[in-house]
Parts: sequence; C-alpha cells; structure tokens
Amino acid sequence: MSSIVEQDGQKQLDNYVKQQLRFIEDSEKQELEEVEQRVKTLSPGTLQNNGLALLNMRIASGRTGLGGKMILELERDAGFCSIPALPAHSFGTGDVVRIQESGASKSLNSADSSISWDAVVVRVRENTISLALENDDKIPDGRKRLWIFKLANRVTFEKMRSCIQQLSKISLESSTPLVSVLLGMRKSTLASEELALTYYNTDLNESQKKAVSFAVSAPELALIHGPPGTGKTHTLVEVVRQFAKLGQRVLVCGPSNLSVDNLVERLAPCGIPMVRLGHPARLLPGVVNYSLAYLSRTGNAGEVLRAISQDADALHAKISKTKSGREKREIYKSIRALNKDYKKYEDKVVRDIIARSQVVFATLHGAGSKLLSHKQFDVVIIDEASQALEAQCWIPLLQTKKAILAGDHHQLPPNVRTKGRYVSLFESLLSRYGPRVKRFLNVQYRMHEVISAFSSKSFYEGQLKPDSSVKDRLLKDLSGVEDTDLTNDALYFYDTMHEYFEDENSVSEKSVLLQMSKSNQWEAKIVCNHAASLVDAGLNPSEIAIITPYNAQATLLRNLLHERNLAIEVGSIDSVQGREKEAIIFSLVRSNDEREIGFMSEKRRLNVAITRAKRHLCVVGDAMTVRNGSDFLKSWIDYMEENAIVLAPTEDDLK
Ligand SMILES: Nc1ncnc2c1ncn2[C@@H]1O[C@H](COP(=O)(O)OP(=O)(O)OP(=O)(O)O)[C@@H](O)[C@H]1O
Repeated sequence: MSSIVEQDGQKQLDNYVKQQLRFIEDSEKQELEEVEQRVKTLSPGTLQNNGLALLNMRIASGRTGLGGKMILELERDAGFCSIPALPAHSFGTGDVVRIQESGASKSLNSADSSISWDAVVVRVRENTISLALENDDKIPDGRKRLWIFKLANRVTFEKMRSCIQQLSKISLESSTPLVSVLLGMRKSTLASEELALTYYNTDLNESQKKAVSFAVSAPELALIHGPPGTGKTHTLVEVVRQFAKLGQRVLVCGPSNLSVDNLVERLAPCGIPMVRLGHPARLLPGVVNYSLAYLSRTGNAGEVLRAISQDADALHAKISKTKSGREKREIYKSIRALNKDYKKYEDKVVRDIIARSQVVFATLHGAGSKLLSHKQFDVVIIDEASQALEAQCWIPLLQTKKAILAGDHHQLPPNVRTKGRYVSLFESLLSRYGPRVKRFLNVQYRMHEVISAFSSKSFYEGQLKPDSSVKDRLLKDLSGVEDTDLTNDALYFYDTMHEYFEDENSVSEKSVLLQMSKSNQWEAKIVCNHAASLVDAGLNPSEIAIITPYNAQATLLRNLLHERNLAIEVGSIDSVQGREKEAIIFSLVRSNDEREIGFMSEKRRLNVAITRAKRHLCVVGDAMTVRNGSDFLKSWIDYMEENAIVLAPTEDDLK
C-alpha cells in the first residue's frame, strides 16, 4: 500500500495535470476561435492585405520531402498576377495553412477534403512557398487556381497535451527525483562539492564561471538567470562542452528555432558529434550542415535515399502529362509505395545518426518527435526557458534525470493569451526554491551605463553591471558617425507634453481582429525626424530599430519611413526580444486624458523595450499620460527626466 505522503503526491500530480490540461485547452480554444472569426469575417482580399493569405496561386511542382511527405511548391498564377514575387505576407516555416480552390466558399472544416487541404509551410522564397501536405490521399488539382490562409497551429497543442497526459501516467515512486523536484514535491539536492573545472573559454567572467560549475555539478536542477546581454548563450556553450568532456549525452532545447540555432552555431566549431532535429528549411543557413536531413543525405545512405526520391520525383513529373484518371491513380499508388520505402530506410538512417550524436538539438516542440521517444539523456538544457510554456518544457524534461534552464523572468513570457500574468516554469521554480537552485549572471555586454541603470535598479536589485568595454560607448565613437547633439549622449526623451494626443482610431470588429489599435501621427513624425537625423550624422540605417507596442503605429511609421526612403526596421516589442541595435527609438503612442496606457502596463514589456539599445535610446511619448499609468511607470518617467537629454518637438516635427 502506498504511504500517505505518496497518496498526497499523487493527488498533487493529478491536480497539476488537470490544471495544465485546462490551460492548454483554454489557450487552444481561444486561438482557434480567433482564427475562425478572422477567416469567417474577413474577405480573402483583406486577409491577403494583412499578410494572412496568399491568393491566385498555382502548383509549380510536387516532390517527396523528408519523411516521405508530399511537398507542393506554389507560385503566383501568371494569368492573374503581373509580378511573380509573392505579396508582403507573414507566412513562415512551420505555420499550419489551409489550401483551397479559388472561388470555393471558405471552409473551416478540415475534413472537407474535396475542396481544402491542410499543410505545413516548409520553405518560403521570394516567388514561391512550399507546403508539406498533412495527408496526401487526395492532392489539389494542378490546373486549378488556389489560395492559402493561415490556421491556428493545433500540432503544438496536441504535443503539449500528449506530454502532460504522459506525465499523469507516471508513478511517483519509480519516477526520477527530478520530476518530484519540478512538481514541488521535494527540494532539489545540493551538490556536496562543486567540480573544479578547467574552462575552455578563458574569457568567461566570474559570474559565468560560477554558473557553469554550479550547473555541471548540480545533481538534478540548475537555473541560470541571465538579464539582457549577460551572455546566457555564451555560458550555455561552455556548459555543453563540459558535459561533453565528461562523456554525457545532452539534449539542448529552446522554444524557438532561433534559440536552438544560436547554440548550434556557437558549438559547431568545437568538434563534438552533434545533430540538429527539425526541418532544414526552418534552420539558420550556418546550421543546415548539422541537420538530420543533411546528415542523412550524405554518404552511402544518402545515395540510396536520393535514388528512391528521384524515382518518386520522376513519377510526380509524369502526372501532369497524364490525362487518363486510371493511369493517374496508378501513378499515385506507385508514388505512395516509394514514399513508404523511403520512410522505412530513412528511419533506420536517422536513428543511427541520433545514436551516434553526443549532443542533440531540437526545439521543445521538436523534442516530442517520434525519433526521440523512449530516448534518455544525461542532461536536458533549455535555453530561453522563461519564454516557453510550462507544458512545452515537460516534453524534453521527461527524458532526463537532470535539467538546466536558462532564462530571465523579467523579460516577456511566451506569447499566449491568459487572464492573469503568465508565470513560466522557470519563474515558478525560481520563486519556489530561490537562490539554492540558481546562479545569476551580473555583467552585461550590451548597453551604455545610463541605458541599463533603470532596468538594473527596478528588475535586478541593482546587481546588473555594465562591462567596462560598453559602459561609456556612444554613437559618436563609431567610425563614420559625426559628433552631434544627438550622438554624444546615450539617453534621449522627447516629451510630447500632453499636447499631441493619440489618433481617434476606429475600434471596428475588423481592426480588433487584425490587432490594429492605437496610433499617434505626431509621435510618428517626431520619430522619423529623429531617425533621419541619426542617419544624417552617419549612422547606418540597419543599426537603428524603431519599436512601438501598437500595430497601427508600426504601420504608420513604416509608411512615413518609406516616403522618406529610410530603410529602418520597425517592430513590436515582442519582435525584438533577444536582439540588439546600436540605436533604438521607442514610440509610446499613448496620450489621452483618460490616463490609459494599455500594453505599457506590462512591466516585462517595458524592460525588453529599454534594454535593446547599445549606445542610443530615444523614447518618444507623453510623460503626463505615462506617468499616471502606475507607480512603476512614474518611477521610469522620473528616471528619464533626471537622466536623459529631454527634448521638445520642433516646428519642423509638427508640420
Ligand atoms: N565573458 C564575456 N566576455 C566578453 N564578451 C562577452 C562575454 N560574455 C558574453 N559576451 C558578449 O555579450 C554578448 C551577448 O552574449 P550572448 O548572446 O551570449 O548573451 P545572451 O544573454 O544570450 O543575450 P540575450 O540578452 O539576447 O539573451 C555577445 O556579443 C557576447 O560575445
């Protein structure tokens, strides 16, 4: 009979599982409803204009891809489009899309396979988009005009659900101590003594070295808390190398392809046998040579696979020339048989490659691949763990006895709609176990001192210090940049003085569905003039980014910059997390009598926005509206007024 402690533990686990499943279900429902509403309400033209659909497409070619999937390459139908380039769109690899025949009424029912097909984007080029069909029993007619639109990505929810269900089945008695630690049922064990390591990277600072030896020595769990620019990735590279030296097998994951690829790129020169799972079309170019697809296609095994896929491709080509329905069916049958052979042989090849690799890289989602099922690793490392959903983290965590999570809970959490503040696994472990499971990286290599000081004081208890190599860097120190009033300081604030109110934006259903929202044309003018002055002073436009919390403001800014021929990136705060530029201009937008500050009320969003700039941060906004938003925002505005060069809009700005 199980003890009371175990019964309590089981109850706790059941509750945890229920709570996670409810969260997954709610998030999925909300995402599906939003997509459904968008597709139902908006015309195909509006969807295309907002980057969510591509109209007037036709099949350019078909082939067999990795996993024996049928890949269709779509291009614009020359009969309907004057230029071959795809219009501006937001499709990216991994997106789930629906393909439909043009003219057929929009189908939201995936079972309706006579007019619609679901597929995953595997490659996007200037003129074409390639899609892997989910099910190739029936293929769209190559002579028909097609259109595609974005769907919610159900696959991710499915993987999280199956992983949490797996968790519900484990027996606490026989599971690893790590599982109990992660569930909060027992404290993590401390290493009796930390290993004395010889570091590969002799440039590591003291806090990075401490984090490495703590992580390598910890029996079950280690958290590395790295504020902006403190070298989390740098530190994790050393951690992986140390584990490799000890002969351990490591699974390295992150929530996005980029987070994983950054680590692959930096570990590539170290000569450790490694493989990156995931479709090569989704990977950074420098990483492709480590992808499973590349490795499985080189050498003898690759030749066999190439021969099978060439046979299948030849049959694909034959289809378009075949008129008889019966012949076509026969060809499809042969293609399917070849795809099956391909898959069988490929499975064997890829399993061998994985078995030989000491370090395996995958996104959290990719760690749920069948290729890794029942595989155990000595260590699982999750980078950017604070940007991952808790259920996603469990996907690799069930495959190990030891976990290392790196992240910063004071930056943005994963992009998911929740009622309250989203708390990641990283953050909940940190608040549950505190300093005993974490090491803090305290030197940042990005920002001028005055840019980072507010963030350091407000989020990191004043512990975040600039390295001496960056603390005084200004734009004027860059070669080719003149010494002007706008380049000889690091922090600037245009206070619009409660005189230039935000625009009266429409709040139609359409604007809400497209997440269009607030704009402020006065601010947009000031921002563009400021950017133009920096370019006039000699700064390369690619070294400037403009960020704003509102889509409508971003659109307005892009149009103004386009009119002035300024090729400057404009993005949301979420889109610049993890990135940096020499100069950042931050447009706050909100200026009203109601003291509404909307998106800016999320502290973590502000922290990300103000920690992207290396040498120049210019904030444009209405101090009075923002100050009234909260005590925290008041303290930020006070800091700006005391430490920034405060500027007022000029007549030129207001023309
Ligand atoms: N010990 C060090 N000595 C010198 N430069 C360093 C050191 N550690 C990190 N850096 C530099 O700091 C920058 C940021 O490093 P890295 O990309 O590893 O940080 P990160 O914490 O992953 O970044 P982010 O803030 O985007 O999460 C890089 O240019 C890196 O070369």
